[in-house]
Amino acid sequence: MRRRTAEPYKIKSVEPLKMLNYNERKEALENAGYNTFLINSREVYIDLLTDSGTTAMSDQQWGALMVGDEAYAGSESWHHLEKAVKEIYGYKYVIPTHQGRGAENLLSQMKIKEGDFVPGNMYFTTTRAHQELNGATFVDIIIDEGHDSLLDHPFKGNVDISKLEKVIKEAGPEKIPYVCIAVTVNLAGGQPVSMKNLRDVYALCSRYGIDVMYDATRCVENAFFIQEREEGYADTAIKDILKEMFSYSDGCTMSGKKDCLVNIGGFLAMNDEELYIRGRELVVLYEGMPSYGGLSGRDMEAMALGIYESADDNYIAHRVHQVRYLGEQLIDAGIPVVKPIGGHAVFLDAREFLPHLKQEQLPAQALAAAIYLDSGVRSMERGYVSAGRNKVTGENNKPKLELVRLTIPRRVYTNNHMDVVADSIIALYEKRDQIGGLEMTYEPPTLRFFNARFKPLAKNGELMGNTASVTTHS
Ligand SMILES: Cc1ncc(COP(=O)(O)O)c(C=O)c1O
Ligand SMILES: N[C@@H](Cc1ccc(O)cc1)C(=O)O
Repeated sequence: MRRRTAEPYKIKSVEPLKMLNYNERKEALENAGYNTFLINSREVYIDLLTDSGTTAMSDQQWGALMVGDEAYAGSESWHHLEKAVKEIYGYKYVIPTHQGRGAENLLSQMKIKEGDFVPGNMYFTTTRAHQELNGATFVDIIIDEGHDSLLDHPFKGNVDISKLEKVIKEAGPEKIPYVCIAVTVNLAGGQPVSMKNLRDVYALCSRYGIDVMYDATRCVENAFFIQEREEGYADTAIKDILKEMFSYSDGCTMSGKKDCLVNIGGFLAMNDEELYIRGRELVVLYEGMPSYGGLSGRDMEAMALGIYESADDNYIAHRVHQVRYLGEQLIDAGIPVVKPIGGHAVFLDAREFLPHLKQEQLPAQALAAAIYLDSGVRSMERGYVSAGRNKVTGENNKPKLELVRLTIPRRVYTNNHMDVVADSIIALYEKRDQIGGLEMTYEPPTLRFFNARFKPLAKNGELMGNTASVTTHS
């Protein structure tokens, strides 16, 4: 018999959850223009919108807030953070930022020139937006399998080395300021990159004198998959895997709100002293002194500890297993999800879930809205709406993947919560033909998914055909 494992922590403080009834949820959804980003937190029962900044901190981290050094310059807490980054990730230089996109802004401004190309293993919204803002074109170099939601592959985030070499040859290495490698790949479903692939990318880029910069946001989850799936790493500690992963890069941007286990924070790190000196100049303009970068001393103190805590083998095994616990229940019920289950979220394939809707009828947006209506569980659209428009033609991008993301915050929910989520989605799947499409009524010019508003396409203005059959805690 397989022995079960439990959360590697016990609960010291609790936050009561609110539960609205069906009519209250319907009203909240209408007020939010059918966009789950616009629903108030007090109207949400289980919040799976994002794993970003939603982590539960440990008692050690809460304790550390009290010793945060709030000095404007030379804060002791900054030295703790710098030490943690150097020790766990191995870079020589660190610049703190208020969150990941602060680091993306600095990196893009420093390295990109108008007309450049930035190859990456699938785009991420904020990362690509900063690259484009500085005049670059993003080029997708992920393996084809990364775009196939149903295909099982252990490292779906891998770079297709021949695609990368082709871009380098066609554009010329001088037009490529750096290659951006996300570990793991958020929009592909939290899919990892293998150590071998990281090594190969670095070797190829070194031959052409091109820097490799990681988007290290979920690097510990990536390390876990290497330990679990890649030959030769089963007995290697997560800490050692991380060190090796980072040795195949020249620097990284980090959103500390994920794998650094904090509610706010980020950094830019690198090995090149010249880039560091320029970064230190630029950070003053956008974030603050290089010894706080938009963070309070207590934020940096908590992030330093979070970096150590996250590199613990038991912590990360439980984290990924909890995501899988939810995903496997859905798979067993025949629900179409991205496979294999990734590190931070379960992604529903909205096109397969709602085959009666065309992509222009926004199946993922509609499904996210329907899930909220059914159970108060908040998820996020990752498809047509998120992909935005082509910056040259103005046409809507039509991503292959039309997904709803159920993102699991770190150390926040128990597996009972996962059961409630699974029940809601299984119930919805049984009456999926009643879920209608949506149309956009307000489209913001940048990163439209955050603030867009929608309305049901059905003449009666309802999202679900037969609302009487709603099942959960109405
Ligand atoms: C893969 C990835 N990169 C970058 C970012 C940007 O980080 P932040 O939200 O901290 O600005 C995020 C989340 O937003 C992310 O998931
Ligand atoms: N990075 C966070 C927050 C975020 C969400 C969507 C975005 O497009 C940008 C940022 C996440 O993936 O959840």
